[in-house]
Amino acid sequence: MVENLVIIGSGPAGYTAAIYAGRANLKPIVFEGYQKGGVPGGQLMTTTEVENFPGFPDGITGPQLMDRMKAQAARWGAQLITEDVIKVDLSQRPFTLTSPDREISTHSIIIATGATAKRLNLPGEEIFWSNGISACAICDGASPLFKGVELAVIGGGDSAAEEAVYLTKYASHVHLLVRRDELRASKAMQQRVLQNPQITVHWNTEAFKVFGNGKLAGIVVKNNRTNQESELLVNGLFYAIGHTPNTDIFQGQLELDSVGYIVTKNHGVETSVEGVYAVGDVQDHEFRQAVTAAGSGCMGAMLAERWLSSQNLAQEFPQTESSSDHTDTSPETEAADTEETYDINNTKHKGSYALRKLYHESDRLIMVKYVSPTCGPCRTLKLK
Ligand SMILES: Cc1cc2nc3c(=O)[nH]c(=O)nc-3n(C[C@H](O)[C@H](O)[C@H](O)COP(=O)(O)OP(=O)(O)OC[C@H]3O[C@@H](n4cnc5c(N)ncnc54)[C@H](O)[C@@H]3O)c2cc1C
Repeated sequence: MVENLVIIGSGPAGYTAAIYAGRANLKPIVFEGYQKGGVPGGQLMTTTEVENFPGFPDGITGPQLMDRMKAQAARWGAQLITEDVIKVDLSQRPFTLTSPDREISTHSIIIATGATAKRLNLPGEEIFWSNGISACAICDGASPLFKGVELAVIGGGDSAAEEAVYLTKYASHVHLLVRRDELRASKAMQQRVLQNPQITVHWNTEAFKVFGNGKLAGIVVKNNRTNQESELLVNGLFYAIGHTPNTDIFQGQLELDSVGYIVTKNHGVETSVEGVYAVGDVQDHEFRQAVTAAGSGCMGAMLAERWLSSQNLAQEFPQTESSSDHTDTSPETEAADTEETYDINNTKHKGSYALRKLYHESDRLIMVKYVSPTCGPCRTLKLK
């Protein structure tokens, strides 16, 4: 059997594509991923509050948002497979995708494999990751954690310069740590940084260690010209040292740019191979937001549907009443503790809300039964 459409990736781009393709009766298959290029649910599984996704005026946690997208994709008939795609063959039609457990033929593909923010893996970094250290100033800058305190940004390109300027809205002062004696950012961005009295640029400076007691208190930095070490006292650190797009399986099969991002046509989502679309962060090195990823996922699904129809390849799977009823199929919401039902004094708890509360707000010994590969907090706990 040849599938209509396979979607690779389960971040906001992949699930949105699945919702649209499902509603178009294409019965898409979604490889949610397992270990390659992040976790099922994508980058938002590793964060706490998402305050800028439309429709959630009080914010929503990243894992909850992704659980909702997943449930919506399942409701419209997407078939979700929690496996990594390890090989693709785009040289012949239908295309072939291989995962550890299966091989699938498909007429069209949407690639939504995202990108991974580069980290420096400094000693102490794991302790403060998502709790003082972030790779996204636009996402996390407004968090109370970073308001009115001194912050540092590491990087010398356009993103670093932009993030440093952006953070001056919230920070009492921003330190920009630049490894070289010049910025790689555009001249206009450089001027905005250098003329801003709220930003101090530390040239030839590299970070070696972060420290703090429960809360980030500072960074050990070294001047790479003089070898002089010093402590920079900041309560927040932002990495702006680039991302690695998750495109290794597409090398040699699709046009990629020098960094590895998938090249798309006319600022859209069409790739160099007809019937293959790239959506979300895997092709976007500029905006990198959940809402832009979701938007491009929608574009990918609509174009895939148009293309399948124009080629007379689309096989329709009309929705049945039961497949589109309003039941929330998310395992997280079925019996998990919520803000209303959570009681810290209970012995047994269920779900990531309770786990976060117990981990951050109690000194109780916790035993975690970790059964879901999509549980972001469980995974973070495992890594700690
Ligand atoms: C800590 C953090 C906080 C953030 N906070 C915000 C925020 O508050 N607001 C906001 O708008 N944006 C935020 N972002 C950015 C946002 O998460 C991304 O822009 C968005 O997730 C990109 O979506 P995506 O679907 O393109 O890719 P991703 O979310 O990266 O998802 C990629 C998916 O592809 C899968 N995958 C990768 N390789 C394979 C493979 N070979 N086979 C199968 N599957 C594969 C992965 O498992 C994953 O499911 C944050 C990012 C981070 C890191």
